[in-house]
Amino acid sequence: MTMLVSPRFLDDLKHNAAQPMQPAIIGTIKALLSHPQATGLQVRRLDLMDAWYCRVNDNWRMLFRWGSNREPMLLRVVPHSVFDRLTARDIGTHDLLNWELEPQATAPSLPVDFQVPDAWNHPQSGADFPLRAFTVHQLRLLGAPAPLAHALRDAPTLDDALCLPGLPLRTHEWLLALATDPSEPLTDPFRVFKRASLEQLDAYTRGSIQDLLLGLADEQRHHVDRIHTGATLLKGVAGSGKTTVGIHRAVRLAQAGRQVLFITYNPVLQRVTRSLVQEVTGTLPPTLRIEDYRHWALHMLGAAGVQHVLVDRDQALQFIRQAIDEVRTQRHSAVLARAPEFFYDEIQRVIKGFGLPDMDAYRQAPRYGRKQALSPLSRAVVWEVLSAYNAQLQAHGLMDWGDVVTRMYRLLLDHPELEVVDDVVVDEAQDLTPLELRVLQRLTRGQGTEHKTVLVLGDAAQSLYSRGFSWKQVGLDIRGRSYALKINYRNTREVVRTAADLASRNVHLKEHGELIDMTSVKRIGPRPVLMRFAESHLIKRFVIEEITRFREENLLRLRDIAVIATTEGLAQEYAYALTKQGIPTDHWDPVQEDVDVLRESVKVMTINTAKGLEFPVVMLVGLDAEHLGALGAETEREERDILMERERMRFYVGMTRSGELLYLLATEGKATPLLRELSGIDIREGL
Ligand SMILES: Nc1ncnc2c1ncn2[C@@H]1O[C@H](COP(=O)(O)OP(=O)(O)OP(=O)(O)O)[C@@H](O)[C@H]1O
Repeated sequence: MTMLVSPRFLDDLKHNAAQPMQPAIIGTIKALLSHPQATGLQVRRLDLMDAWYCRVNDNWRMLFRWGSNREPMLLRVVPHSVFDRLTARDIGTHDLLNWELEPQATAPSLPVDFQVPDAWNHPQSGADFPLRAFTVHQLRLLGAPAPLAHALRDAPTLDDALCLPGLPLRTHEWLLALATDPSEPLTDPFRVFKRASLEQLDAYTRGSIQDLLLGLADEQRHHVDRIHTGATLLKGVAGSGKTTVGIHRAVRLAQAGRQVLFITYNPVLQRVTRSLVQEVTGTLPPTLRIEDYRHWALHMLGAAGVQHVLVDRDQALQFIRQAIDEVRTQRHSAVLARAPEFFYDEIQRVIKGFGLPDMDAYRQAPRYGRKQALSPLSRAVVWEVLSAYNAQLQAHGLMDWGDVVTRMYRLLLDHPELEVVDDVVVDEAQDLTPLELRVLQRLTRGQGTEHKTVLVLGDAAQSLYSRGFSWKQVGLDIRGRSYALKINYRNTREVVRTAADLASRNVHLKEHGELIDMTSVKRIGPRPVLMRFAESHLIKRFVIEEITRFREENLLRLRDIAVIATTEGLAQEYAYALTKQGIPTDHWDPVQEDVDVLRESVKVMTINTAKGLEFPVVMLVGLDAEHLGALGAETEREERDILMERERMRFYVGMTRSGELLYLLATEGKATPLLRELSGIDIREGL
């Protein structure tokens, strides 16, 4: 890898740095490149010289400036005594040179058998054996290769430990951070131990906690352990641990022998939830079922002998077009000029979604927004379109999803024995319709249902499918059992700030009392990076090059990286392009059955599919107005605002999937207007 360095830096390396210093210097440079916020580096600004410096080891410091791509341009590397006397003249920045980081330093070979140097057997004064308190197991958890774990414990000083050949960069950073600031929780992009404190890590290695996921906060644990009857709503900002709470609760109840049903929104989430449960328990408890809603519902209908052939979305839209034309021959109404997608949403999410039996109920149905978005007259026209559409379905012997759920609800009223469960946990509930939720609530109603529970998990700020969503409208019977989790554990402080600012622009969400203030756990990371490129194919090139860089430099595993696109077509294009470059890639579509989170591959999917998931590195692509923030021909101000709010939520969901690094990649001149609403981002030049 090529770095920009001053001639004085090379002199320092050649003349001053004794040979054993080289690995420490190289290690520090690599840490600056990959993780400049690492506590152990102690990066500080030197205002007088408009430069920065960091710790190399107990005796040496390195002086540098940040380049335009946040890469360090190296100026000097010197002992403290020299550093303290440096003046601007000693920097020598005039002509920076290209310097090749030694290949052998980039990929150090692992020592097969490390021989303890003689000097270690006769340590000088000042030896404090800083890592002796660690067990070999802990050091292995921190990534120390097996041949080095014992040597690390025996190292008389921190510098001796950090100079060991073959110590992975990440381990180097962690040891440095632990030695210089033991109170700082470690951040693990590989998710080996999440964000564990040293005590948790210690307890884990002693086997006194089963899994580090069990480091739940008190308020989360409360919802895992609570015994109650009926439904509880647990709202929470993105990354606040809703799914985590749901999983722990489900496992706990199932292990106590109760019949538990965990409902996810789609098959991808079903698969991921299943592997998270396995992470927690080893094997799935026999009384715990994890199902995606659609699969579960259709299976139940089938088991009850109800014949059904489902209409697909395209065909439903075609029927709606015909229905609109039909109504147009008898009526003039502005509402008929609206897109078929509007009627589709209105029928699926409002009329059938709420289970409204007749036009009167539809007329009185509360609407999202500030005022009556649809006049009673317009609603009468929508109802006529609905009737014509239903007639089409019937003529073709088809049902739509709303009909399926209505049938299920009625079926359960008459035959509660069809599905016997003690506890239901439903995740991402903001995207279910009120009737879908009522079906689940039904499972814990009726005779003999004391002590049956439903835990509803969701976040109105992440509702991707309805034209606005509020819990009040859903009409869940929760009798005051509604709680909110406000702390985001997933994202860095920087991503939380940008995302929270964006969400706060959703005025309707605020007015419905659904905007929960998001706080971060103050985990520091780089600011989200926004890059604009002249052409969209250059974004693809950048994504490929960046992933290749991560791979070559062994900075991340491939499975830590997700490319998240605004459309399914784009996701397919990216999956194809990455695969063509020989990068192992998995394309997940929303109904994907073959989902292996642990497979060593880059994951490519749309924002909608990524809902509920997380990856250390997220590259958001397709941030063009055409794909995000495009509203079609909607003219009514309020309708436009509500639709824009939905687009903003989609963007918010995409951003909050990233654990460490977030790239926002757009094309110059075509970018979505939502980019202008972002704060706290780094803007970099694309290619
Ligand atoms: N108390 C905690 N301490 C540390 N990490 C936590 C804690 N609770 C949850 N996490 C971690 O935070 C991340 C987000 O958790 P989870 O996916 O359960 O959140 P969520 O609220 O369901 O998110 P979203 O709504 O965005 O899908 C996960 O990596 C989880 O392991």
